[in-house]
Amino acid sequence: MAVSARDLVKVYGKGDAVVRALDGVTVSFAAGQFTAIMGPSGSGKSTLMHCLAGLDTFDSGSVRIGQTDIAQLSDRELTTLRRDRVGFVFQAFNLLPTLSAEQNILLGLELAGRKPEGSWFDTIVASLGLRKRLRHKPSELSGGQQQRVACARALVTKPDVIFADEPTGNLDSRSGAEVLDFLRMSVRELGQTVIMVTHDPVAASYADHVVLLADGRLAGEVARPTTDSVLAALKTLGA
Ligand SMILES: Nc1ncnc2c1ncn2[C@@H]1O[C@H](COP(=O)(O)OP(=O)(O)OP(=O)(O)O)[C@@H](O)[C@H]1O
Repeated sequence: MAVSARDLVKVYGKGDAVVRALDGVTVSFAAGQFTAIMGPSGSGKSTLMHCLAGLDTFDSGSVRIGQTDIAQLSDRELTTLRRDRVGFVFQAFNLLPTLSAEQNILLGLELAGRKPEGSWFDTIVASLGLRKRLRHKPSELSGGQQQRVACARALVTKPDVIFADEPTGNLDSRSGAEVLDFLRMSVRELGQTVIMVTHDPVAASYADHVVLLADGRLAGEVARPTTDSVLAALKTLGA
């Protein structure tokens, strides 16, 4: 398993205002698979992803990335794990505005004192169609190009897992399809593992597997999803 959670509980607030954002979630994400996390608004999707990625703490239960139980790590070890073994793609791209596309892609590796392996950088840049854009700043790139730079940045470290939070939320459907095609290709052809939160049944149909949440609990799964099968599953949750 690339990532797994066991009896995961995350509570926000106190007293009357208490919200069990995750109410005992046990789920695992196979290596070399593209999984989408879906569910109604407020069902706990973002909370689950943040806990799985070591971006947020949880109240009880456990999370493993590979063999590593992340609750056992110090803050410093967790920072290193996120930097070296996890890739992130966010809805808002989150590129550094003063750096070129190439510098943005390589920043994480440089911070770790590493260089990309062999032809890996070239492979990623070529498959994302970014070769002619490497010297451009984010403000000189379209939204779709910026998100492709963010995908390259996530992939260049060859992480154990890439977490994508609504990666197509700010893109038109054509740019969104390019990003989803790339994420799927990175899984099928480059052997990566991708976990994506999305509201969009079309985006979810690119995944190998869909995990459904409702009220902070696992509420179903859809294997080999299509847009229609995802819509039907969401309907049963009242989404
Ligand atoms: N910082 C916080 N403080 C208090 N409650 C929170 C906080 N973050 C999330 N929640 C609550 O936890 C629950 C789960 O939120 P979460 O953002 O994980 O849901 P989601 O499925 O990602 O929703 P959406 O699809 O709307 O983004 C919600 O009831 C939300 O109001």
